[in-house]
Amino acid sequence: MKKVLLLSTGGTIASSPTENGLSPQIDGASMVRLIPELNGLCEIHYKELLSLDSTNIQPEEWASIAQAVFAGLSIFDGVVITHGTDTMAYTAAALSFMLQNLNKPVILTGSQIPIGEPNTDGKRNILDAFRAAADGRLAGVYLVFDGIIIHGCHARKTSSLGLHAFESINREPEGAIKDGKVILNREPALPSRKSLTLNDNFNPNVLLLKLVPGMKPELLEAIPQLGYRAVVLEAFGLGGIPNTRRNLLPPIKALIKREIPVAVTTQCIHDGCDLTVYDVGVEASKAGVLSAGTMTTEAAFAKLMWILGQTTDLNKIKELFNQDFFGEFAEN
Ligand SMILES: NC(=O)C[C@H](N)C(=O)O
Repeated sequence: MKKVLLLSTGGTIASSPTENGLSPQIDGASMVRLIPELNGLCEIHYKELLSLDSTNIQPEEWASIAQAVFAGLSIFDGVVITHGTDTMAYTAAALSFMLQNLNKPVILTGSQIPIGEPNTDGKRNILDAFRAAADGRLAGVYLVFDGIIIHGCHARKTSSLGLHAFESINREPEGAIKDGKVILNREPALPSRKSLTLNDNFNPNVLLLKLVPGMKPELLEAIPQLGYRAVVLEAFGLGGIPNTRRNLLPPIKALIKREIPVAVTTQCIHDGCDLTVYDVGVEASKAGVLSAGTMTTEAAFAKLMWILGQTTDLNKIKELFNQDFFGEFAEN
């Protein structure tokens, strides 16, 4: 029987009502006790890592989670991580970069309704997550939520309340859990011949900024003084950046001249960006921005933090940003 580690970090799934609203209170073993269907599915081991609303999960917690997964995978066949949904997509992307050559499944799940409530989605999600972890075919970081399996670099939380909280962006879901069975949509990747490595060096000084019509260029000018070492701009449509009146290109060029890379993603949920189509993209490209292409904003942001933990050389940053490590870009 497969041995799977449950790492609990908090989130709605582990929450109970308090006088201050919902907050995480319930440990992993107590959650599992509420799900009798888990009996006989796999051998479950527990580690209580954090008890946080995922709003409070930051890059330091990503590193703690990655370290616990790394340690767990030397013993167990897979890891299930219960996590708040609000920043789960960021954590999943960050783990994908920190844990390389994964030959085992790392499955994140959570819920929109606390596990103690009668209409909770938490029991189903945990059960499905263990099914995916014990299945034996998946390797890498995935989300399992509302019956779908999503690549760790392609998840986006698209509903703040709905039980179908996540969508797979720019990639078909990896699969689904139907009638208790794990159905995969593609052949699982061949196992890596290299051994698992943990690289949890992160530089948290990356700014993610959503452009709005009329944004002041002075805002970009202030970025270096705040200690940021890279910027992700969530731009318009295919990646357009305003280049008349409040022209954002001069401060962008100044940032790049100071060796602060500027990457561009899109505010649109689907299809990513392409800076070759419109003048407002081509000019941005000429100014030296990096295009995130079909990476999600969450993946591009976590990737840039991780890359900055490896190197400060602008050319190397560019090379690593454009490199597809684990399928974070859409398949052709
Ligand atoms: N559904 C949830 O888990 C939301 C919660 N605020 C969290 O992210 O921890």
